[in-house]
Amino acid sequence: MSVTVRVPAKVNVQLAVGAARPDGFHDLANVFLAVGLYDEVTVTPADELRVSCAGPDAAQVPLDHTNLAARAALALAARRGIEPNVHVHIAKDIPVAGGMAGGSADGAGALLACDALWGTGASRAELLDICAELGSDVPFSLVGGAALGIGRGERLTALEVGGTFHWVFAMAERGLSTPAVFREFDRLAEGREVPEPVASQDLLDALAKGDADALAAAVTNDLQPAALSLFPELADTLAAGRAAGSLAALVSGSGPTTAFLTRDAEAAERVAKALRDSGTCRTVRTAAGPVPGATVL
Ligand SMILES: C[C@](O)(CO)[C@H](O)COP(=O)(O)OP(=O)(O)OC[C@H]1O[C@@H](n2ccc(N)nc2=O)[C@H](O)[C@@H]1O
Ligand SMILES: Nc1ncnc2c1ncn2[C@@H]1O[C@H](COP(=O)(O)OP(=O)(O)OP(=O)(O)O)[C@@H](O)[C@H]1O
Repeated sequence: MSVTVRVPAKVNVQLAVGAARPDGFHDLANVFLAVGLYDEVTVTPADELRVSCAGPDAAQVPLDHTNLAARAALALAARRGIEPNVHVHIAKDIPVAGGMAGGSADGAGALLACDALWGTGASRAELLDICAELGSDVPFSLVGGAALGIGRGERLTALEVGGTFHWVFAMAERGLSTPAVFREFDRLAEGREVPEPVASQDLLDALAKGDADALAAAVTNDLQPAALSLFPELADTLAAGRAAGSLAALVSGSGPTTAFLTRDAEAAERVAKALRDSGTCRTVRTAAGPVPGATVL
């Protein structure tokens, strides 16, 4: 018997970042949108906890107990006083270290899958608690759709979305480390007052209306200057996507994946082709959102 869970990637349509807190984290106003690029996590009973991974980026995924999927299984088993004896297999389609919450998706997926396999009957609130212990992005991977995350980004309020948004994602030649990008944000912020992070009302209204032009005018990412400082070539990818007619071009989360908002699926294909031809990125994918969060198949 095995259980498979499908979990989407995310793009941050607004990422407002406050000053570093004493615990090293940053308070955020983080507006997440789940998009239709997925990892699938399958758990099967085994003699001991084991992780395997398949997919184009599989070689970059750790297979030891630092893998977020393994940590999720360990966390749930510890709470129930049971052995975490499962084989966790990750069919990985979300880019690794791309700022699209790929590892977080696997953490949320493994948690939901183990809960179903072991019949642990965890409540939604307990699952969200465990997710928040695993990482700031993990609760959103569980719930999907669109949400505003405050605190570290883990305290979520679901948002209404009045339509489907069409995106193009350009994957870069190498990854960026999330802590390194936050450190660079702190370095660039030295000597200036960092305002409290707040969600933009224009952005929330644009999401509620499903209005791509209004959303394009409102998207922001406070980590973008830091990501560009560490990875200056991303400016060329952003410029290529803008020149191809995207409505908005931004770094996704901590990067280095870049995200391009388009008016419809056809425009997304056009922008995707131009980005592929530009030679400024490794691969290009299209995806629409919002989509549901972690789902047992
Ligand atoms: C950049 C985003 O992806 C936007 O959604 C998230 O803020 C990062 O979420 P994540 O990868 O789940 O991050 P975590 O695993 O919780 O934290 C990794 C590291 O990122 C930094 N970090 C993360 C979240 C946050 N609110 N402030 C931070 O400073 C910290 O250095 C932390 O040690
Ligand atoms: N299941 C996993 N899949 C991918 N990476 C993982 C996983 N578990 C742990 N990691 C580690 O986490 C690092 C970041 O990977 P991940 O793909 O989650 O980055 P990300 O998409 O930039 O995350 P985020 O958007 O949440 O900041 C990887 O380099 C890897 O060492």
